[in-house]
Amino acid sequence: MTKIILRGCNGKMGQVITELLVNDEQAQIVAGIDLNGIAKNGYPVFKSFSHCNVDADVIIDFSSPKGLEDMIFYGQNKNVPIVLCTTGLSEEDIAMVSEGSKKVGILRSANMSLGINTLLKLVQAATKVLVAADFDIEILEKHHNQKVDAPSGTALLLADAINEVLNKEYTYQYDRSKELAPRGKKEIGISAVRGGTIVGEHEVIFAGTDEVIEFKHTAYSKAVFAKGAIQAAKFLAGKGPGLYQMSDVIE
Ligand SMILES: NC(=O)C1=CN([C@@H]2O[C@H](COP(=O)(O)OP(=O)(O)OC[C@H]3O[C@@H](n4cnc5c(N)ncnc54)[C@H](OP(=O)(O)O)[C@@H]3O)[C@@H](O)[C@H]2O)C=CC1
Ligand SMILES: O=C(O)C1=N[C@H](C(=O)O)C[C@H](O)C1
Repeated sequence: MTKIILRGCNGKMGQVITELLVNDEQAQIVAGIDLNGIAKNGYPVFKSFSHCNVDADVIIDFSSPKGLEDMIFYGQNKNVPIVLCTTGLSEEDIAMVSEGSKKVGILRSANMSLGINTLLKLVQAATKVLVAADFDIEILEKHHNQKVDAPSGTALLLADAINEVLNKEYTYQYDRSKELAPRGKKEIGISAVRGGTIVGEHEVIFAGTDEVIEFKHTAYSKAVFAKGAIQAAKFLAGKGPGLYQMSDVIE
């Protein structure tokens, strides 16, 4: 049985994971971490890792970049690897994750769904062909009105996957208003829409002369992310230090 600490357990994703694990015979939540510290799902909830005294195999984090350092510190000290699903990380946070993974296993992914992780490979293959034919690349993402970060972590993940194929020569253009409106040659445009209860939509648009190819992923429920996170937690439990990705879990 994989024993999980769920950080952000009282949030939207935390609740979906909690529900999915009720009937899971291979994994269970042994504790939650959440700012309000309210226990409502039959497992203890602590306000921070400094109060958490349970025996666990893995941490799943869907919360906020705040307190990231404490979580990594806990993981290193207790030898508990971390599935890091939280987005909106700064460059400093990402460097901290990279450094931290030298002492504890960390799997970071801005999107745990099978669909997006398949899309990453598809857009890389398309980029190789289409950029050589002078196509421009734009990414459009849409999310619910509660989302605190923009652009989405997934939009950045897609842009980074594309840029990897382009030897990291492209820059990201987040705002086309005013003087930034004209398009540069080696750039990936990234735009965000926020409204209602949109779970998550990502479009990668390759626009050439007289033809356009669009790749689109739509999440219809948060369960697609929760299932991927649970799969990743089962994979990561017992693994040693290192920086892991969803592609290590989903071949
Ligand atoms: N990788 C992926 O596939 C996905 C990633 N995400 C990301 O996961 C994160 C959470 O999303 P979501 O569940 O929708 O957000 P919510 O705001 O609904 O939930 C976040 C929860 O974490 C708590 N929290 C905030 N800060 C801390 C902290 N420092 N320590 C402990 N708990 C904290 C919040 O408490 P309070 O409400 O009191 O602030 C809240 O209960 C976001 O970054 C989102 O982008 C979301 C979906 C999929
Ligand atoms: O906050 C969300 O809801 C989501 N966040 C992730 C992101 O920033 O890419 C993944 C998903 O699209 C839902």
